[in-house]
Amino acid sequence: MSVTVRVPAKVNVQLAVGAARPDGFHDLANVFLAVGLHDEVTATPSPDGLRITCDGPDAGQVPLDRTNLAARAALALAERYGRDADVHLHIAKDIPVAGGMAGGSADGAGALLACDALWGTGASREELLDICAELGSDVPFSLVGGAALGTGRGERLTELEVGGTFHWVFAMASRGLSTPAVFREFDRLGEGREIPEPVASRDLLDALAKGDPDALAATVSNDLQPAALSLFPELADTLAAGRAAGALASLVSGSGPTTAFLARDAGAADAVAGALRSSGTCRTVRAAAGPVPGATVIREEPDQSSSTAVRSMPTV
Ligand SMILES: C[C@](O)(CO)[C@H](O)COP(=O)(O)OP(=O)(O)OC[C@H]1O[C@@H](n2ccc(N)nc2=O)[C@H](O)[C@@H]1O
Ligand SMILES: Nc1ncnc2c1ncn2[C@@H]1O[C@H](COP(=O)(O)OP(=O)(O)OP(=O)(O)O)[C@@H](O)[C@H]1O
Repeated sequence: MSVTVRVPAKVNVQLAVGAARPDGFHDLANVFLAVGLHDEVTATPSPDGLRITCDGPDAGQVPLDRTNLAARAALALAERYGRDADVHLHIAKDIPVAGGMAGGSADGAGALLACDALWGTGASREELLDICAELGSDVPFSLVGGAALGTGRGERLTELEVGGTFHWVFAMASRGLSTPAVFREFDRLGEGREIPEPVASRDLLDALAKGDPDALAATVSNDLQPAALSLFPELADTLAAGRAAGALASLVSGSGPTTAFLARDAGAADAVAGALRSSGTCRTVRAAAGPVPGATVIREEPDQSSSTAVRSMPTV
């Protein structure tokens, strides 16, 4: 028996960041949108115990030990159900690593859903979401997908209405950025200043609900962008290239360094992607639309014969 789960990347259309909390985390108003760039996690029984493998363009940067979020997810679920994590997890990686698109979080959520199906634990949605929140701030959203407002450190989700499909182009950078380092730089840049409570923008939520790309473009924001640009100043050239190519909005995705460009439709996204590719300001360029569903079982193969079943997380 093996189970394969498909999990999307995310872009933060609003990332409002509060002051550092005593536990080192920051309260957020984090508006997530799941987009059609995916990793796939396949869980297969492994008599030799927990094993992680990975393929894809960035596979070399993915840890294959117990620090991998997929491994941590399997171990957390096994511990909760008093069993061994005797599973081989294979990650087919298409989401850029350390790109601010929740790639590791996607693998954590994917592994959790795959092991849950493989082991037949019968865990409730709330139990799975609890484990996700322990694994990382972005992991609950990877499970749920669609669009959601994350509060607290981003793990407390409220599902959002989205009235259409938004077309994005993502420019991957030549190196990664560490999420904790970007939050630390946010703190450094804000030293001596009053940091307001993070609040979701009403206009932005309305733009999402209407499915209106122009209105969304006017309201997207990322409080981590100055910190990401401070650590990676060349990203300003990529943002400028996207704007010059006609993107409705250009912003750093989450903690970066991936940059995200909103286009009016799929044709406009192709044009922005082409211009970014020839700009020489980034490593790779991908177009992807959202919202898309969160972690979804796309294949269950009993023994060697294959049968297909589809199961997604119920929405929040
Ligand atoms: C930047 C975002 O990707 C936006 O969605 C997330 O806030 C980061 O989510 P994540 O990668 O799942 O982050 P976690 O694994 O929970 O935390 C990694 C580190 O990021 C910082 N961190 C993360 C989330 C948060 N609300 N405040 C923080 O200060 C902390 O230094 C933390 O130790
Ligand atoms: N399954 C995984 N895939 C990728 N990186 C992982 C994984 N598990 C652990 N990591 C570690 O996490 C670090 C961050 O990688 P990741 O791709 O999750 O970054 P990110 O997309 O910027 O995260 P986020 O957007 O949630 O802040 C990597 O440098 C790597 O060491």
